[in-house]
Amino acid sequence: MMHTPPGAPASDLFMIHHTPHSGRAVFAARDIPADTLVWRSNDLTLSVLLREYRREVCGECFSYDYGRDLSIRDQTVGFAFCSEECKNKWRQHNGETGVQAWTIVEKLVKGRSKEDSEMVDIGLPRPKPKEIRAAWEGVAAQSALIRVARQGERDKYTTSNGDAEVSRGVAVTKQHRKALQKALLQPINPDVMSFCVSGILWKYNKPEEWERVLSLETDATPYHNADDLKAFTRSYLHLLAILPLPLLDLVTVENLFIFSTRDSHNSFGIRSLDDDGAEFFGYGCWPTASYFNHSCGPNIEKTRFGRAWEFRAGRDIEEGEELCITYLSGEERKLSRGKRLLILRRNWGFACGCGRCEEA
Ligand SMILES: C[S@@+](CC[C@H](N)C(=O)[O-])C[C@H]1O[C@@H](n2cnc3c(N)ncnc32)[C@H](O)[C@@H]1O
Repeated sequence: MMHTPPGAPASDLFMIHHTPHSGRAVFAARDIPADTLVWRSNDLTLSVLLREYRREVCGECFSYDYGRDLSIRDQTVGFAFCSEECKNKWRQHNGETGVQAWTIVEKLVKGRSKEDSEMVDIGLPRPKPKEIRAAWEGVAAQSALIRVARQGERDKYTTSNGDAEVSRGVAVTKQHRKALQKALLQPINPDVMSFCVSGILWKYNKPEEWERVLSLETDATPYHNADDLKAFTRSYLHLLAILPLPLLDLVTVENLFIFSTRDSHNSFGIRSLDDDGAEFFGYGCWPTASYFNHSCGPNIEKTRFGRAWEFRAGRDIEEGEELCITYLSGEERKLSRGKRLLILRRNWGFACGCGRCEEA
């Protein structure tokens, strides 16, 4: 039996083992009758609610009313809510510093053209580790200058010639301020920026839970294409330039990269509930939900209830059987084996060896 990783789900109904070809997996520890609630994940960490859905989907519980605008809008943070209760819960989750962070980000994003947020994904190649390293190294010098400019805000005074400020022994000059201004002029991808903000705030608000995300399967090439990678390096500089000072130490290349490497093969889509998931609102990472492997003929049905996922036995399951969900959307499940394999390879990076694929 393997040592249970931090954040892995634990229950009398199942155990987690290593498998030869599909990493860790969940296995029934006893017979499980159909419809049994096997697990509930209520541990959302990183998440993105796409900007185009921000007026229609509740920022807290993700409820949606067929495209109608929600009644409670909080313009300063750029989210809408289905009730005062959700609005208050959202503020509680994010904390005072979090609310400040979303307010500053919203102010920056609001003034930009829609064009800035568009990203075309037409199957361009994923950047390799060497290209990823080079991209992050390419912004290292500018980020160091911005950091000094921001440090100057902590404890600044103007020198006698009125040109430089000194903080903690570091001189803040025009060069530092220019680097910061230059970053702010760069195009913004609001969804990538939101993803990074959600990760930074989650780490800030719940440092004790960091291990849960670190323990997830990792993807060394998490960026969809070169534009996606660029959106991340730019967001890094933007966030360094604007986020509240208490968050700055968390705005690091290492943290941003870890968010992407763990999001990549673990996040779940946040979709509409009443129409077979036709609308894609965004995505999020629930660590305890990320231990279920995929099957094209799953024995576990997953359903979202607000911010939580429930996992129920879709049929009678025997002790020792692997508990699998499907990573495919409603329409994708009906596709041929070849097309399913292609989607799973492209989006999840694995060659599916599930029973349904093997039998075909
Ligand atoms: C959400 S994680 C599932 C848990 C994962 N096995 C682990 O060790 O953390 C998704 C990853 O599990 C592996 N996986 C899931 N289902 C699989 C399958 N049917 N065939 C092969 N690999 C699979 C892939 O590496 C995939 O990227």
